[in-house]
Amino acid sequence: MPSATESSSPPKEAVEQYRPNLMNQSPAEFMRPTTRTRGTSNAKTNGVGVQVEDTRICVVMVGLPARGKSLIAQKVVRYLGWLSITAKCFNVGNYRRTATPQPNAAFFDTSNKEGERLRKAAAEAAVADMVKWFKKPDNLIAILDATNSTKARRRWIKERCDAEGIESLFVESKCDDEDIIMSNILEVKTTSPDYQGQDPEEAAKDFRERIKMYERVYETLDEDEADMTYCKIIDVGAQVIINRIQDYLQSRVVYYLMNLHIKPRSIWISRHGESMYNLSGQIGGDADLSTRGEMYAKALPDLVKQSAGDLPLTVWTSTLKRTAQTARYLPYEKLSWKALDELDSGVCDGLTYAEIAQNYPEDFKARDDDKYNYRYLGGESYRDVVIRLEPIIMELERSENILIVTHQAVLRCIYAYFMGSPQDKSPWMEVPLHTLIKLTPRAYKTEEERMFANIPAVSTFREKGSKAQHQETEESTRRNSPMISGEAKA
Ligand SMILES: O=P(O)(O)OC[C@H]1O[C@@](CO)(OP(=O)(O)O)[C@@H](O)[C@@H]1O
Repeated sequence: MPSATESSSPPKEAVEQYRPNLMNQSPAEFMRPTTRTRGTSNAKTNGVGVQVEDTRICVVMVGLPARGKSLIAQKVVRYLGWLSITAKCFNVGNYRRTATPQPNAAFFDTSNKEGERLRKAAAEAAVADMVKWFKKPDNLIAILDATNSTKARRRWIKERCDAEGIESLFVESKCDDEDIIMSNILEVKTTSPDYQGQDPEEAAKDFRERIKMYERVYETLDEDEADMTYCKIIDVGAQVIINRIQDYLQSRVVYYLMNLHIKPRSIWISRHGESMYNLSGQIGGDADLSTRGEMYAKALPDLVKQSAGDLPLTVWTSTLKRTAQTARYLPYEKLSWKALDELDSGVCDGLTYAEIAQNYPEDFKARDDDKYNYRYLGGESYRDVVIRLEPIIMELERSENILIVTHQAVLRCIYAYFMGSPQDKSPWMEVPLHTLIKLTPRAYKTEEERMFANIPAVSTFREKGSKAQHQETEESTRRNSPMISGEAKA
């Protein structure tokens, strides 16, 4: 990569050897694996190296209430969506709530015949909708989120799936850790629609009663169900038992599940401080921080402390100077990852957006038309960045509190993973410089909080159709622009 002072316009002949016919190229062709030269698309994958033909899987959650099932289910859906695998969660509780919005614990007593009837009806409605959803060829993985706590219920689901040619994968979260159960109860009583508007203490009491009702009939997955495909996660991953995993997509889901934990934690993300390239409007490169970027680096330890207190943190940076310089005053262990380097802009590295528009007008337009799939000549697309970030996401899931100092495009991809942002929107998300973002995964959504260092910086955001990045400072940008799927908080 060129340094901050070099001019990096490549000779025209060098460019031509990379140039595909962008106007005639279908999105599928943009989706080929991360080779840096021209190649053919692999029709057998969905563009992220995942073989998806002929496989439809129903992931059936199993577990007592407050064992993190909904959190796991939401995470699996978001992870798969991020990898361009269409997945959907069918939450049986949502079906049950249409007839019984806020039942008390007695409703879940198995000797309550009416309760039993309504709960079975809700499960049937969810499964029927799921079967209908699978009729669309692109729909590959459904998550059936419910306690599915008896062998009889699970057998019924398996038979329903078998009859439709859908594979079933049972995922049990079995956990006796009181702290984790308590923190889930706390979360449910404040966020579950079952207890909305109710006194939190009464809600917690009732929820505990409800758990007892389930405990009376609960049956863990065991050798009686040896013919079933399952993954049993005991004590948030301390032990994992897997049985009869049959194909690639199942093993991919199970590998992700094996890396998950449901302990409460947060992830902090920040772009590096303003760089010399940011000031001149050049993209890519490996420039040093500007004076204001250096001020942000100095302010970051306090900003982090205000948000994370004394929590132990590990800091991850890219291998580029601007992230290491930004992190250098942080008093935590640091790791640098090549996979966190900024999107490679290939032959456009070191140019301004206006220069790209002038020198490579076709490419400039193609990128605006489909920014997620567009791959820079000799460089990368957002889709490519997602693929190389997958090991980072896996490691992030295994870890506890992490602070990532990275780049605009990479941060957008990581943010999209946690927030489930759609692919056509995430590359256009505004991520101001000198802003720390805290993400906290919860059972029903990821919470977002933004903290501003109040150190001015240029805006590197470029709107679709425009040939230059914003002229105003980040200060005014951030006041006017919440991120696409979360409310910005000052
Ligand atoms: O995909 P777009 O919107 O061009 O954003 C990515 C660009 O952001 C920049 C800044 O303009 O990242 P960075 O934060 O690393 O400085 C460029 O280096 C990079 O090419």
